[in-house]
Amino acid sequence: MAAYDAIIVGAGQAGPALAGRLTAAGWTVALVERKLFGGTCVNTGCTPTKALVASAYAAHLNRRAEDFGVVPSIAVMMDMRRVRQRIEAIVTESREGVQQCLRQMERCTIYQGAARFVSPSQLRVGDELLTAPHIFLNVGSRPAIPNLPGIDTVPYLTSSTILALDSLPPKLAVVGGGYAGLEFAQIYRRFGSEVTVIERAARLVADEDEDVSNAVQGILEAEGIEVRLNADCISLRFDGEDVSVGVNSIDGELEVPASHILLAMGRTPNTDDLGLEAAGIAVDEHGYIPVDDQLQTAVPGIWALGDCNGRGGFTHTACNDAEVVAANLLDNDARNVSDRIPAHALYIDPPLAQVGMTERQVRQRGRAALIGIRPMTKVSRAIEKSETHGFIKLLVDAESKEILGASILGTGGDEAIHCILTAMYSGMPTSLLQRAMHIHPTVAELIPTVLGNLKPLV
Ligand SMILES: Cc1cc2nc3c(=O)[nH]c(=O)nc-3n(C[C@H](O)[C@H](O)[C@H](O)COP(=O)(O)OP(=O)(O)OC[C@H]3O[C@@H](n4cnc5c(N)ncnc54)[C@H](O)[C@@H]3O)c2cc1C
Ligand SMILES: NC(=O)c1ccc[n+]([C@@H]2O[C@H](COP(=O)([O-])OP(=O)(O)OC[C@H]3O[C@@H](n4cnc5c(N)ncnc54)[C@H](O)[C@@H]3O)[C@@H](O)[C@H]2O)c1
Repeated sequence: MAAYDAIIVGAGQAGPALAGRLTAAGWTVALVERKLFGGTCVNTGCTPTKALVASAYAAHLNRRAEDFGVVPSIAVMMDMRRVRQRIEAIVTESREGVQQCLRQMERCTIYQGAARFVSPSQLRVGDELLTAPHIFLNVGSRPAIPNLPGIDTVPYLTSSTILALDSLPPKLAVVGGGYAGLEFAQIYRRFGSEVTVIERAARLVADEDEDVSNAVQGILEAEGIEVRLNADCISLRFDGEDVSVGVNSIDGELEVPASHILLAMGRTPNTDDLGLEAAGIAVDEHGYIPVDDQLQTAVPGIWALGDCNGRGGFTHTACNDAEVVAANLLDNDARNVSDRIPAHALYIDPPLAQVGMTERQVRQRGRAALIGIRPMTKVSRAIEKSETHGFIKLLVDAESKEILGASILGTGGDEAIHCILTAMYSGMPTSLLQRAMHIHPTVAELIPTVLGNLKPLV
């Protein structure tokens, strides 16, 4: 049996960073990865999808060339093999970077294989038995595949398998109007596919505010994407040639025909084949591993980080998990997960960035608040770029004047929102943020202007 100070299961977004901190502090670490270094983000998540978003943007801008006084010599055509080669090159470089960094890490031993608990302090990887007093689970998640009628006979794509396509689906049905569904819907529409989004909720990205969902829908529909809301996918059908999605909608049951179906219906944590019962860990009803505010499970000596703990679902939350664990174990710094301010971005174009509370959450809180909204049609940077969809929305506590939350749907919104996030972390009064001189012309320069025009939230 091989003994270490720590075992880390999963080389996704939290595991490698934590291995770096632990080994630098003198710990011996066994890092176990069963598939690809870098996990979802690098191989099938953020990196390839944002590279695809860039290809889709290039196609979109080319089609709009005349808006900018550029006369295109030929109509836009996609070379899907070249698109795929580009994302593969970017992904490979990133994955190899993670792998090289881990292999060169002193005191870190890498095991390639699937880890499974045999006791609370022991894991089996192939023929090897590993033991450590500290075990960190960073096993991530995979696309959720619901047990729908037809699922076993109909060819369907997931956010992972769609990346292997090197031809264009003529007609793509996307089931799920969440993050993955909407990013792929716009990417493939811009590549030239006909796209229908099927969403069971009454609006797209339903956790966002209603005005945000409506604006997102408007942007996608303006590009020719068909959006079906209140539409529950209840079955899939394949007759040997055509595929279709069976939908239960407010108009009754109907079929949405397609050449390809993408299922983007959420994620399932990779906790079912870890042998958690041998460690004495019970998962919640969705398969997530319950953790406390410092990411310890109910079993002493075992932590869970990243997607598998149900406390995040993003790369930045997984990376932050690693920081929280390292701070508590190594730095005598009692950091908590609940200290962080929620933040995320949806990478449609223009992007949607959200930090802190939404307007709906501020209303639910019941304390007096102020709101400021500015459409991107009144942001000079957006006008100059002819990209004026969306708006900036800020929410401020009426009494303390602390910023409660913000949404920016618009060009550059994913970057500009960080002024607000930094101000929130530093507890900066809005009066100081208003006095800070911002650079012209940027989206961020309008943040002081919005703060100067706040109205009571009624
Ligand atoms: C299409 C898509 C786009 C996304 N875009 C973004 C984005 O733009 N921004 C963002 O912040 N987030 C994005 N995400 C989410 C982000 O990718 C994940 O939140 C992040 O990768 C989670 O990291 P993790 O370390 O928890 O898990 P993962 O990255 O999934 O890593 C887990 C690792 O554990 C390994 N593993 C699992 N079980 C075992 C076992 N038993 N033994 C050994 N190894 C095991 C897996 O092989 C994997 O390598 C996206 C996700 C998807 C699907
Ligand atoms: N930009 C980003 O950061 C980014 C991008 C993609 C994915 N992700 C991560 O990956 C996760 C998974 O993304 P996702 O889009 O698969 O999940 P999601 O939870 O964001 O969205 C799933 C959607 O599918 C809908 N749905 C579920 N069952 C349905 C049915 N039977 N019929 C119709 N609609 C149905 C849900 O109502 C929901 O709107 C995200 O939650 C996020 O954590 C992040």
